[in-house]
Amino acid sequence: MKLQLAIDLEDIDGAIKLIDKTKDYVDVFEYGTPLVINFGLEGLQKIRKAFPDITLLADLKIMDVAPYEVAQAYKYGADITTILAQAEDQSIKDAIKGAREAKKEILVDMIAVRDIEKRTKEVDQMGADYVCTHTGYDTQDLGETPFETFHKMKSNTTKTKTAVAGGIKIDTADQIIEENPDLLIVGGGIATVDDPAAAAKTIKDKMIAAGKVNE
Ligand SMILES: O=C(CO)[C@H](O)[C@H](O)COP(=O)(O)O
Repeated sequence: MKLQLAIDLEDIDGAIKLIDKTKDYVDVFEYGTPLVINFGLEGLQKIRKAFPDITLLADLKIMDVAPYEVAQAYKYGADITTILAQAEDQSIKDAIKGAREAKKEILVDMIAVRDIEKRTKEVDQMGADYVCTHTGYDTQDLGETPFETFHKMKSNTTKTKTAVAGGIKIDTADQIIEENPDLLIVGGGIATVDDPAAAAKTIKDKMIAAGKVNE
């Protein structure tokens, strides 16, 4: 299991400071969709220049024009980018092809998917690197969590690595670590607390204590 820190609410300098503080505990840094909206891929490139060796995911949430958009994400420094599971099968297949050609990775985000079992089985067969249960901010506000859907998704994958995101905090991390996702994604639970390094360390220590950290 790897720990991904979603950086959503910062500007680029703030993102760089946050990466500096937490890089001993975080495996993957997410250039979040709000950063994509505010600073584009040039912001991603600045972060890549500041940290040549970190693993960077650009959360583009691609819906169409997948060959071009994945290629741009990788060109500007991403190791992984994201496409929505709600996109056309052809778009997801194109995104996977783009990832293979660039020798990079693609994560398929299941946000807003209603039939989790059916779509997970379909995406699993397409050959993406990751499939991710995701409770978005707007439905977190309604009290929703990704825990139940993660369980359904994981039990329908045969070869795709699994990821989970959406409001995970220190006090709910144990519950999801138990389910053994390949990628545990935490945003506000690390980024918006008083001591982000301590929060990242606490969650990483829980993963280690559960014997579920791998490279
Ligand atoms: O992709 C996102 C929002 O669309 C977030 O990055 C993801 O939900 C993780 O952040 P948080 O832990 O704060 O929910």
